[in-house]
Amino acid sequence: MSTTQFYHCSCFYTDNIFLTEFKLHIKYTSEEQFRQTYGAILRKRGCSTTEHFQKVLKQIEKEIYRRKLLDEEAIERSAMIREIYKPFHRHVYVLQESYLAPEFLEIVTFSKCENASMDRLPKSIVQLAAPRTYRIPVFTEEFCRDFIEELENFEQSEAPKGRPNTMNNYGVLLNELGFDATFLTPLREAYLCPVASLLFSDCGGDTLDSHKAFVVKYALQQDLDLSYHYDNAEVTLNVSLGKDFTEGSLYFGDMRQVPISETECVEIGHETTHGLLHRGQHMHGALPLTSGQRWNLIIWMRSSVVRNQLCPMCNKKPELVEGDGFADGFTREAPAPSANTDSCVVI
Ligand SMILES: O=C(O)CCC(=O)C(=O)O
Ligand SMILES: [Fe+2]
Repeated sequence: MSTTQFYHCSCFYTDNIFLTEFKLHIKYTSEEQFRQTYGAILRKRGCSTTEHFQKVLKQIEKEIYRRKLLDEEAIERSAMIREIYKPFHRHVYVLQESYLAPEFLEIVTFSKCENASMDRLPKSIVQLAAPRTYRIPVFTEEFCRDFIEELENFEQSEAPKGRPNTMNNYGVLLNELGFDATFLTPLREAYLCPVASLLFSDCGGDTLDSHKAFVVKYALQQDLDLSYHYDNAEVTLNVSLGKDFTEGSLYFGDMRQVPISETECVEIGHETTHGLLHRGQHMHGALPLTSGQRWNLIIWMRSSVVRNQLCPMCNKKPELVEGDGFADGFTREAPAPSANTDSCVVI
């Protein structure tokens, strides 16, 4: 396990709070600020009574409270899972090369070549209709099947479950289940980093040093779709694991800095065992599923070098708050050496 201390940005406790009812991401620093900034839009979207507004305020306070307790509760859940949960497929927790599609291994080998260039990408890296989005083969079918079976077994167990975010109610946080050290970190370091270095070197792809990984699940009577958003990541891998389903495609717009009014979206379908690679701050969402179940592995990969300069969630220099594990991928930069220290004096 890495010994680097990773941090959150303090904006985690104020910004990007999602109000499902209004499909709106908001910032909350005080009731007055909230009322001033969002009063009109909430009224327009149907929040017309004082009671309704008070209910929304309560929801926000609850979400902020949840975020403040998140790391502590995650530690407790992980310990509980270790104690009571009996895995069904123990082998899926430890990455083996045999889980990876042979074409993926070829892509990795190609990406590591000194003269690898974007002009002559292997055919198995498919450039999609949205700018700088790629589809690549990642896993074997057997691995995807066993991985889903393992997650279903977990879902049916008594073990406590942490959900990936406020937009997704049925996903699984993989670090709590124990996938980080033996599966996800080796996958990122040995296989995904070379590919991301080649495809996304200008946006942190060549300095990825942490991740947050989870599985999202969509089904009728559960979550069907996902609102338009960007990820708290520099580079994202989204692998379709199965099962059978119809619709539920992703759609991609523009980078987060571009206003929605100037954006045209492009639809991109899933191909089981394949992954989509995209810039984390490329806006996207998921269309409603119409039948079956869709399970996707999402790996938000982070570059501390990039995000230490600017937090993508608040667009400011991050204000660091200690966190557990990889937290949100920020690190404390070493202070610049002082010119006056003896050791620096060269005579
Ligand atoms: O539904 C999907 O496959 C996309 C999920 C996603 O974009 C996310 O969780 O950040
Ligand atoms: Fe996303």
